[in-house]
Amino acid sequence: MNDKEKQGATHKKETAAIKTIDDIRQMRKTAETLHAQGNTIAFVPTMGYLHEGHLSLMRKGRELADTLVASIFVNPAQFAPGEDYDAYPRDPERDAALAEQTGVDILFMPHKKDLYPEDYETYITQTHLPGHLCGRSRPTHFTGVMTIVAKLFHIVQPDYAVFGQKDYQQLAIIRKMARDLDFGIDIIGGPIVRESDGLAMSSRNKYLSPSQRQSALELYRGLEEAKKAVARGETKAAALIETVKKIISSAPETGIDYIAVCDPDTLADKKFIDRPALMALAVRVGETRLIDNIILYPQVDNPG
Ligand SMILES: Nc1ncnc2c1ncn2[C@@H]1O[C@H](COP(=O)(O)OP(=O)(O)OP(=O)(O)O)[C@@H](O)[C@H]1O
Ligand SMILES: CC(C)(CO)[C@@H](O)C(=O)[O-]
Ligand code: BAL
Repeated sequence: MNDKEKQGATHKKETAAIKTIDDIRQMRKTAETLHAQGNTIAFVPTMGYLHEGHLSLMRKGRELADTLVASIFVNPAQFAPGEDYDAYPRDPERDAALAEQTGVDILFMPHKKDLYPEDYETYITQTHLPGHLCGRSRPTHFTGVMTIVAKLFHIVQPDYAVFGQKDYQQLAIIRKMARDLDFGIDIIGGPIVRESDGLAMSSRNKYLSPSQRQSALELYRGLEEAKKAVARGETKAAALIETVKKIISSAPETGIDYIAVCDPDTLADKKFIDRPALMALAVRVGETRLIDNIILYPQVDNPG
């Protein structure tokens, strides 16, 4: 194959028609056939209403394996009563077009009635990680996430699965679940994709009014100020949390759920930045709950 033909082949791969599957048995059978033919599978699970954050994970998946599968399913089990399950934004047609442009081979869009039939009663729990951060105010959330992700893993049978670091705790919990339950899947994290003004991309940003979106900018600004304070030599977690709290709470319509400095592996609270630490937060802006995080690196003393 000459260079031009190679380019053409690559192009063809990126724009080949996407296959949409909604049937669980058909998805499983397709995965089995792909493996039998010697193909590897990368998987990006989402709840849809795709944005650049999701697409960045799909590009990563595209590089990792022969076949890229993405799923769209708004999972009722991870929403508590009173949360935004019904209001969650949905646009399957636009999502399918974006996924196709991004090189997704198979878009799996299962139905709620098939994943959770009326007599469904099996749920996954984990002992430590879900008790921190978002788990404190959403105590059933991660059981719902682990349950759907495990089910999707069994159906799609990926070699790799890609998750965003925006949902840092989710990524840590799924890594642990995959290890504990011997899934044999490589769990890959992708960096947070932000709007040009710093706001972490999220499907829920759609809920924000223009003035609320302005307030939402303070989440990342607060995290950046904490980073600067660490660079100036601040090591106390309490002082850093206070800095971020002041910034966010002075913006209109904000309500802080938590601001935490914790160990990036165990998610247990840390008092000092003596090793790299995760600073994570969840804040309500109006009715919309947003999350964001950053890694704080301790200042290295100049030996000279
Ligand atoms: N800004 C982002 N950068 C990188 N990954 C992201 C970003 N936003 C979401 N993801 C990742 O995309 C995957 C699917 O997430 P999901 O569909 O819940 O999107 P979302 O935008 O986070 O929605 P939500 O409004 O529920 O926060 C998850 O692995 C999540 O971490
Ligand atoms: C991983 C996930 C698709 C499970 O529903 C969801 O929690 C999400 O979109 O982050
Ligand atoms: N990305 C997490 C989806 C949720 O908040 O339910």
